[in-house]
Amino acid sequence: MNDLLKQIHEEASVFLGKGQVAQYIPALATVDPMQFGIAICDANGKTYSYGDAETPFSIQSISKVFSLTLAMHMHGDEIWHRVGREPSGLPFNSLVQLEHEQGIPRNPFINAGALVISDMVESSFASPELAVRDFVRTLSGNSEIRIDRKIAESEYAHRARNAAMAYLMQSFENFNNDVEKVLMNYFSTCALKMTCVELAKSFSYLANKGVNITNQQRILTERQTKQVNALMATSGLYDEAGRFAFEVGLPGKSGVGGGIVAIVPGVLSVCVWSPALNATGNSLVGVEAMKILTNHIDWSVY
Ligand SMILES: NC(=O)CC[C@H](N)C(=O)O
Repeated sequence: MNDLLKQIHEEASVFLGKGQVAQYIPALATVDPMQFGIAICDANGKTYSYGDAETPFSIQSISKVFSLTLAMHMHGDEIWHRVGREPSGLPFNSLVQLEHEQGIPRNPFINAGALVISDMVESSFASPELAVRDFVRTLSGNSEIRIDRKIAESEYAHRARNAAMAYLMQSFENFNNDVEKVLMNYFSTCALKMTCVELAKSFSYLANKGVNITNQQRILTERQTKQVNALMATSGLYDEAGRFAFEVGLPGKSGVGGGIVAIVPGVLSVCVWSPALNATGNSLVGVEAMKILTNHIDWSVY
């Protein structure tokens, strides 16, 4: 496995220097784009890694999977009255569908959907951002994981688009809590900093029928696990989800910090990170590395 990761790293490194680090969050715009790490957590909980796999980075939208998991715990199938399960085919921060569809976002992974999920998490916990932080601490086994306040505040200061979505949903009565409070908590969970190794470990429950491989804790039921993986496969990479399914063939979730996590059910969870993004806001090197990985080994859910 170590040789395989080294080979993938070498092959995908030719794409380093292409793409652009996220500019719309000023605190992310200064990250060194040449970093690149990869980590795998296998079915026995053993981890393998190569490159910058122990460098913490801003997980951004990867956090939407953790928030969704917590909301599924607390609210069960009720969630699906307030958010859909269809791919949007549009950029993650698009507003256009939201008015047409009466304030019901297409899925939990576009920003509007994640904001509704954050609103649900807000209703369930006294300190929602700490609930998500503590959840990833348990999942990864690292009690030092923290929120980068500078990044969260930088995003809050530039919140106009996300605020517009949240207020629009409030106007359709699909928002229960104070919008500004939910926005701050949403940005704080996006600003969690984790490494590739920690993310590969944290996602092991999605590769293991809902049970965290490291501590054998049940996180989701088998049915819910299947549902989260299906949503990741159809919507995890926004308007690149179709191409990712076609070329990689795994459920995946990306973030504008440059991380991508993917699941091979029953086999492993993998995380790649390289900060420069392609035009759809997904890690350019990360997508290439996932393609190389699945070309080397015939892993696909299709
Ligand atoms: N795709 C992403 O990672 C987007 C998350 C980012 N926090 C935002 O709301 O814009």
